[in-house]
Amino acid sequence: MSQTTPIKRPSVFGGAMIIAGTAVGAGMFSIPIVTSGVWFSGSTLMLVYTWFCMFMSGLMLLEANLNYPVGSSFHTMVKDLLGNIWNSINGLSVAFVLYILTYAYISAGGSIISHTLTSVFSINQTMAGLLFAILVAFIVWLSTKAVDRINTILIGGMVITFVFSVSDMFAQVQPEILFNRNESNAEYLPYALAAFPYLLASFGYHGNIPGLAKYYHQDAKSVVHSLLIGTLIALVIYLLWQYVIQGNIPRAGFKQVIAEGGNIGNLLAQLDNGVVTPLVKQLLNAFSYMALASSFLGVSLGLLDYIADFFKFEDTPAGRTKSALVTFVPPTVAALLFPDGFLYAIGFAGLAATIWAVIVPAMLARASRKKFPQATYHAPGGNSMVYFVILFGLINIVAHIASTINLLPVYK
Ligand SMILES: N[C@@H](Cc1ccccc1)C(=O)O
Repeated sequence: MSQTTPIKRPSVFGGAMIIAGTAVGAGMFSIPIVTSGVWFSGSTLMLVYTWFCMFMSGLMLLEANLNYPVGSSFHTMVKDLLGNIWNSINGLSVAFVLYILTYAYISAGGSIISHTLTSVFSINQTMAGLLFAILVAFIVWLSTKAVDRINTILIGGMVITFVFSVSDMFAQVQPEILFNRNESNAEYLPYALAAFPYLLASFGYHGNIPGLAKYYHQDAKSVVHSLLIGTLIALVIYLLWQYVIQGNIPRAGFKQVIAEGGNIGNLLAQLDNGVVTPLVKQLLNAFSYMALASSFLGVSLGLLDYIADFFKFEDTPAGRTKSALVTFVPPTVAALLFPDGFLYAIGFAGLAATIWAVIVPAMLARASRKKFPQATYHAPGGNSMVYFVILFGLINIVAHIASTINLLPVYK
């Protein structure tokens, strides 16, 4: 290549879309439900705190990644910097998150399909989930390119349906509902802690960082900007979502959503009670399908690649069929047996993601500063930030364990 032609780097926007597309998914639908206890104002602060820590942990992962050959995976970095034990813990937590999210997407897909179709003909949630899983499995089995193309279309559709539905609901937000003015002596703070792991799961995207570093030819500045913009897009979407949902559905209404299982269909059903127009309802439905499908495609493709690599299945139609079976059969069977575990699944995804998307990146940054003192890129905040991020991870782990063993109050 001649010296005068600089390498052409893709625009920062493309990378930001990849990050936002992965982050915004099933987790988003759990947010208004799991924060119905702390409600709007408290959850706004919690979302900003979670966004900040998840952005910082992404930068720490990037810092470590830039010291390795282009495209080096988690596996390479963790093994080299933290050793075999951490590498196994990390690998298990990645596989666990991908599997449990695949289950959550099938459960949630079944829930919205049966919710939309009830007026036409009745189909139970389990059957609907099965159909959804088969369709997605087929696309993932076809090729990475097929997933890429369909995802681009889905993200475009998400933007359009979100803008139209939210702008309509925006005007209808009622301050009495949003600030829960009609309930006197309401308690919020005791319910805060339990919601953290769901927010953490909603800001998970970290598996994309090695790919993004490769996409930008290891140019730290472009990756940092696309992480900043991508995670900020997710933050803004979640804040708007909270604003329109918790400003239209009264806090007490969430007791019913939770009693019905807390799945997406139950949440959307609350909006049927005359708060939004039929058109907006359809747009929101369409948005939900697309958000779910795009994350489902991305996550299950990640799982399929992971399985293929782990079992050394080949990239041929027969090999991909084997990988697809190992990828989709266990979560589909789980979704058939337990169709309503959506919320649990997101909570556990948050717990496991704390390991590889929060604690491990912080530890990697610390170890890589010792091993590569001449590195050119450093995540901001020095070692204090490393401990700040680890503390965030520990808070999430404690929150999840305490709520699983019923030590925390539950709003229901
Ligand atoms: N953020 C994704 C879940 C996810 C977590 C961790 C990594 C990748 C994806 C969602 O809300 O659906």
